Amino acid sequence: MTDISPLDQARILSEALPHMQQYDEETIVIKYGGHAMGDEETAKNFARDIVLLEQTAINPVVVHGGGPQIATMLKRLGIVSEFAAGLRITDAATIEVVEMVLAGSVNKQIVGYINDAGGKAVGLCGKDGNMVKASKTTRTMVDPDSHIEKVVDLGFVGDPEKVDLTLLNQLIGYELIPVLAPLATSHDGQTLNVNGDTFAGAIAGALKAKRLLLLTDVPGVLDKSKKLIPDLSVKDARKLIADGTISGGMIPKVETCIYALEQGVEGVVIIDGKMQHAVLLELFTNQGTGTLIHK
Ligand SMILES: Nc1ncnc2c1ncn2[C@@H]1O[C@H](COP(=O)(O)OP(=O)(O)O)[C@@H](O)[C@H]1O
Ligand SMILES: CC(=O)N[C@@H](CCC(=O)OP(=O)(O)O)C(=O)O
Repeated sequence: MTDISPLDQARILSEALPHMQQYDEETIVIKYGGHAMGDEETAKNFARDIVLLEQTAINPVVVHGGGPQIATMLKRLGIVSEFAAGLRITDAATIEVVEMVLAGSVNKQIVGYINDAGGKAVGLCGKDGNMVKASKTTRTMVDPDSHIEKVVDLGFVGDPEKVDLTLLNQLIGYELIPVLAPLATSHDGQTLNVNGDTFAGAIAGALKAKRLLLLTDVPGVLDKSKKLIPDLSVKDARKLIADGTISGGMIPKVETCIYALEQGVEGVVIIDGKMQHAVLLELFTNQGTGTLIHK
């Protein structure tokens, strides 16, 4: 900011006013992907952005991932893990590590940065207050060799089924910033690993959030020639999943956007979280940066 004149600084703030008014008292869910966490400076800027939202009478709810951080810990422990349709196949040993990393180190680091920036963040996961109940996930996949469809059992992986907002609404009411790790409880009390995007969609849908921002490490949804698609209809998104243009971790992200729109979330975007102040750029300027998914 130092090379900007005080008058320009005032103009920038003034131009943000209509955007701030648009989101006044609204809830915005921000999914902070493991790949978006990047270096310390970016993470601290992300935390400042979240505190700024809270300060301008917006209710931010942060849902985080941590896929790369889980991978590092699993590797250190010599546990091999595989993915199907962008989801980690999670056995009994893996779920212990997933919970330790997501609800432990990753969650508390984000809480720490937000609190250092002057916010009051509270770190929880979907198990707290019975917030998210999930059922075990299976996915139907086509075997690449035989081309026959088969059902893949993903182990301790869940799809959210029911969100209880009691605890979240209490926190939001007290101007606390919820920071949520994507873990849920099954109906028989088991801990389930939920994809961070899917979890964020369930929370945004239940809260009827005004916006859902998915922060990742790519500029948005890319086409076959790796060019950014600035806006994408649900119909075209489904086609891109079917023809393989959208693959891996981008599948749950786009599916989440579709689900959130169906649940009444007004705007859903996938943006590059490694860009400094990605959240402020997206919400408080006219410069949309990533992929906007719409009906
Ligand atoms: N069409 C696509 N456009 C952009 N990214 C894609 C696409 N298809 C697959 N991907 C992959 O999806 C990744 C983002 O998902 P993921 O790794 O789960 O991120 P995060 O940790 O942020 O949730 C990208 O880094 C990219 O490798
Ligand atoms: C079931 C499943 O795949 N869970 C994810 C949870 C973390 C996550 O989603 O992290 P990102 O947002 O950084 O990708 C996993 O185990 O990696």
